[in-house]
Amino acid sequence: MTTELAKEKTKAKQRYLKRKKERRKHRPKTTQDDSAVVEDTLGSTTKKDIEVTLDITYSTGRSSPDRSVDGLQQYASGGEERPKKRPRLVPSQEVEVMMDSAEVLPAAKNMIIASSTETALPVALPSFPLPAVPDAPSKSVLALQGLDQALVEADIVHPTTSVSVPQSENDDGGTKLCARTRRRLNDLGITELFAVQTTLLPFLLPQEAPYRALYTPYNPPRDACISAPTGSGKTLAYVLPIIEILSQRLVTRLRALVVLPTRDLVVQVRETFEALGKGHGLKIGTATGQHSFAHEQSQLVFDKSTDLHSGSSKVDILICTPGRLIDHLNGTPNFSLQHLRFLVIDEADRLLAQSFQDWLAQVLSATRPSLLTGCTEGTPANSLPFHDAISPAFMGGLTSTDIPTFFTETPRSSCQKLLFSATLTRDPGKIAALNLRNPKYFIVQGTKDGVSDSHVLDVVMEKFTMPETLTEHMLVCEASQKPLIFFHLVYNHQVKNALVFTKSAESTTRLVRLFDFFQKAWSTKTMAGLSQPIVIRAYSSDLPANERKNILERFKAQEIQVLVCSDLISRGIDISHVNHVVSYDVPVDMRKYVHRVGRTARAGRDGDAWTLVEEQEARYFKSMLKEADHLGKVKRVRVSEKDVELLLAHYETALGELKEVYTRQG
Ligand SMILES: Nc1ncnc2c1ncn2[C@@H]1O[C@H](COP(=O)(O)OP(=O)(O)OP(=O)(O)O)[C@@H](O)[C@H]1O
Repeated sequence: MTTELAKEKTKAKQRYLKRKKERRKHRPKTTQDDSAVVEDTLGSTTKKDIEVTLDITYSTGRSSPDRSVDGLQQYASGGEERPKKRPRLVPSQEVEVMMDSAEVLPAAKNMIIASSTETALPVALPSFPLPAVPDAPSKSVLALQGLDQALVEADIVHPTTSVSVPQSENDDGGTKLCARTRRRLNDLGITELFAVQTTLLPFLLPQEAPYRALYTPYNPPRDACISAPTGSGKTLAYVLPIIEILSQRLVTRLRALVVLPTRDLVVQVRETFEALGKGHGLKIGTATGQHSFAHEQSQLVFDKSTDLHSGSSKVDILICTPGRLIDHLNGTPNFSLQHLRFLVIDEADRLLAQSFQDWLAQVLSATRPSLLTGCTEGTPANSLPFHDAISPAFMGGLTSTDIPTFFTETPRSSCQKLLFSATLTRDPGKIAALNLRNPKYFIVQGTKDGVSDSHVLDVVMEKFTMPETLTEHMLVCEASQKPLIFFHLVYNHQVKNALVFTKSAESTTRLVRLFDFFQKAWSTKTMAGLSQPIVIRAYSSDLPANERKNILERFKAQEIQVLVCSDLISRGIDISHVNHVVSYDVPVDMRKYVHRVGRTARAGRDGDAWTLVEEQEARYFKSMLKEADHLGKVKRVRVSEKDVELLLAHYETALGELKEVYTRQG
């Protein structure tokens, strides 16, 4: 049995060797690119042949050089470093593992035919066009995305725009002002209107009568937001139209409300109203908290004892701070905003940032008819005293047939909201709180030469315009040298009639003291070049209101030459003789910088702004200016040791004295 088995094995082996020999005889010469040869030889293909053939097929089509015959030969010959990782089995090897020659041949043949057909196809597939990359939108298009349409459609007015104020009775010269107002302007030495006034007057004073009316409940006027540089005449731009429209009134009612952030500004705006409104018979009131509440109440309303639905007012125009306004809204009987024709919010960005008692929401709701207290449904009209005096817009809340409501259309408040600032916010979120009615934007600013869409960008990026007559400087120095540099400005650069801004009331007081000691030290030694000592005073929140008022008046009268203050008066204050503004401490942001430097170079006059920058602040300050596209406008002034040589000895004496005072105070 075993012998037979052994014989069988031997025979099989011989058969195998014979077949192998024959195969070798017929083996095709392997070429790398001819798939036809591959097909011809299939009749006698063995698994090894399949391996070679598949390798050839893949190498012509898809495989990496490593997998091709060439690649393998290269590794073998040491021509190329063998890969560290064992290469994955190539298809031919997989076939070899799986197949026994007799059974796999047809399947292998199919695969090879498929592979060879693939290689016969054009090597490159038809190429599809790549998705086209659209042109990048311009900066201005990007900046405008998501913006309020009213802001995009803003009227951009060049700062040099102006119109003269004619004296003739019949020709208003496009100013829309009556002859009396024009005469008054001329009396005050105003012969032409500035850009913001030229633009705003025709908007607020249209020729058509209905739009000049005191009540326009069925066609209420559009609101307006105005951004114009410091000192460009924004106050007059709202004072003039208010006087023009209100001067036609027969009965005194509170028809114009001007809200300002500080008492000093209230006083200043009142003076402008009084100067322009002379002869029109309009009554002007203020509410700032400077006087007692009872006194203010007596100045504002006639009658506090009877509840009058129409309110009662002794003034046509009220100028106030937001805090005191809310006090009167909540605590003064018959103080009503129902007749308001104008609501002016000056220094709007500052006031909008102020959330004191949610003052804005309270004021706005007091101007809306829904607030007619006591006029609930079913209230008999004849029980309402003086109901004929109720504002037309507010009569909608009454159901009585005695009161004519001639249209079914809901009457709306005739109050026109006007927002002003040199740094008006472009933030739609903040503006939305005002619930503006179809607002119109006016922006006074120059455009950069050759950049047609620069104004759009500047508006959106809040790049504020400075007065063209302003010259700006910065002096970088060590913190300990700042007082000395300041004295150098005063004595060597004639920085007088100057407002000096510090970061706090404490720093204000210290600088004034040091300056006084310095002058004393100097006068006791040599008074070279100093005929009269310079009068310097501090103006800060530490002082009582009366003293502050007194100091400001003395500064206006030029009895004080240098006024050192905190940012308390950095906004709005208009003092024509201020030739210099010194930022003794760097302003914290661009808005503050704009308002500080804007205290000079007003109404077309020249002015200089100086910023003392401590070395460690220089980077921040410059990047702030750069972001506002303003760095190029601020010249760097260098101060050498020689420049301050004469001042040094007195400065050191003054420092010693100041130190002594503070040590004594403990
Ligand atoms: N048309 C004009 N002609 C001459 N002077 C004018 C004219 N209009 C305004 N002024 C004067 O210009 C100065 C600055 O005006 P105003 O205080 O209204 O500026 P502003 O734009 O409100 O500045 P700020 O943003 O700093 O409050 C005032 O002294 C004012 O009397």
